[in-house]
Amino acid sequence: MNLGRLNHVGVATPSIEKNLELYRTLFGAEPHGPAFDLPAQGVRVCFVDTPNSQIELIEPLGENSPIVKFLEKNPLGGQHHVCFEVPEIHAAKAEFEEKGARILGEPRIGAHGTLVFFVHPKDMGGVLTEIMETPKSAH
Ligand SMILES: CC[C@@H](C(=O)O)C(=O)SCCNC(=O)CCNC(=O)[C@H](O)C(C)(C)COP(=O)(O)OP(=O)(O)OC[C@H]1O[C@@H](n2cnc3c(N)ncnc32)[C@H](O)[C@@H]1OP(=O)(O)O
Ligand SMILES: [Co+2]
Repeated sequence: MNLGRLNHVGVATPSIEKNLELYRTLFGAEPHGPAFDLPAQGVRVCFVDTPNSQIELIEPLGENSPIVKFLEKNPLGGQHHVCFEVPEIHAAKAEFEEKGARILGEPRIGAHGTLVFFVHPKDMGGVLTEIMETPKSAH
């Protein structure tokens, strides 16, 4: 499997609104669209476009959110994960597993409407890595 396009860098934050204010003030950047809830992933999400990728701002949604512990350790927020695209999610998952990388849960629908899964940071040099099926409209 080839390393696909960097789809986004995930940034955890206690407040999407406050983080957007930084992008506005320092870069003159506006969000791609309004923030929205993804209950299945336990996060509220908002994207900021860059010329070649996106910043994904994620705020906890509920006390069982997967980013609660991260924010306890990093109260200001911080870089949380990177996300690479693959053409076929189930083939990618099988290949990662065959190579011994731990996959966190089953593929789920992510913020772009396609299936995603996460590779444990301890099996990826300390970087939590999201693998995402390329949206069909991008072909
Ligand atoms: C918006 C939807 C979707 C999209 O479509 O883009 C998303 O991006 S959702 C993003 C949020 N979802 C997830 O992160 C799901 C996967 N994450 C998990 O399963 C867990 O968060 C985790 C990575 C297994 C961490 O478990 P947790 O219980 O939260 O914390 P621990 O303290 O037990 O962590 C264990 C170990 O891992 C280190 N760690 C935790 N998070 C990160 C991180 N983001 N980057 C690097 N390392 C991380 C943590 O420090 C612990 O290490 P040790 O202290 O050395 O044991
Ligand atoms: Co993500």
